[in-house]
Amino acid sequence: MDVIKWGCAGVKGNTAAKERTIFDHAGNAIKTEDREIRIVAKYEEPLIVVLGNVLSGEECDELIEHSRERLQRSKIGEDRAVNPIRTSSGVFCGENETITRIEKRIAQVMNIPIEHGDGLQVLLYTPGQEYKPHYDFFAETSRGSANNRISTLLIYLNDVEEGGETAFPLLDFSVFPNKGMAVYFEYFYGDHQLNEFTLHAGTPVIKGEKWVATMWMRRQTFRFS
Ligand SMILES: O=C(O)CCC(=O)C(=O)O
Ligand SMILES: [Fe+2]
Repeated sequence: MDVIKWGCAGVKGNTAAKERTIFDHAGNAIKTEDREIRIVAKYEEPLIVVLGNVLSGEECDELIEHSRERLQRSKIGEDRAVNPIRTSSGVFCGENETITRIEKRIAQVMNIPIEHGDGLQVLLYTPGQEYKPHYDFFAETSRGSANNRISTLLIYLNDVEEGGETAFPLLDFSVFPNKGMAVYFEYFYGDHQLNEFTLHAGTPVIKGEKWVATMWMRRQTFRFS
């Protein structure tokens, strides 16, 4: 089985040194097979990267149209329960030519085989809807932690009129939705405090709709496609 092994130790045996990251792209751009993606901003530890033009406008529109009719109230946790923590609607995308191409690009950006992913999920928030502060990884005591999540890519599919930022409250850092842009973050660190700093929220939308596509990656193969 394919296992991701990053985050085991500090570099060069120095415990104060930065842990290795999964996302090891150097410079200001990522050249994937079919698109050059700009690195717009970076927060170093935990690593949070804002990415420009991950998807074209047409790809964003296509994902929204593909999902609009099939949305269901979002659920959370390993039991997939409806919960007031998360009031958006969502759908896991099936496969078609566009989605396969997008997933291939996402795997290159996240530097992990797509089979480690939960699948591409599209979410819609209308005014008042939100995802309250949470972690994308499962607690050590939960069943889901046997093959825990290690990184997230959140792609904004539209410009939101007002509200809907992705906020990292422990870092006083927020990302504003911009069509085609994305925020990447990872939480596989041996230093648990770094993982805990990735607490994040989708703040309430105030005006307009907010559409996002999320990819969560696991430490080991998760989806067999
Ligand atoms: O909508 C957002 O900005 C955050 C979404 C999120 O945290 C998630 O889907 O795990
Ligand atoms: Fe999240």
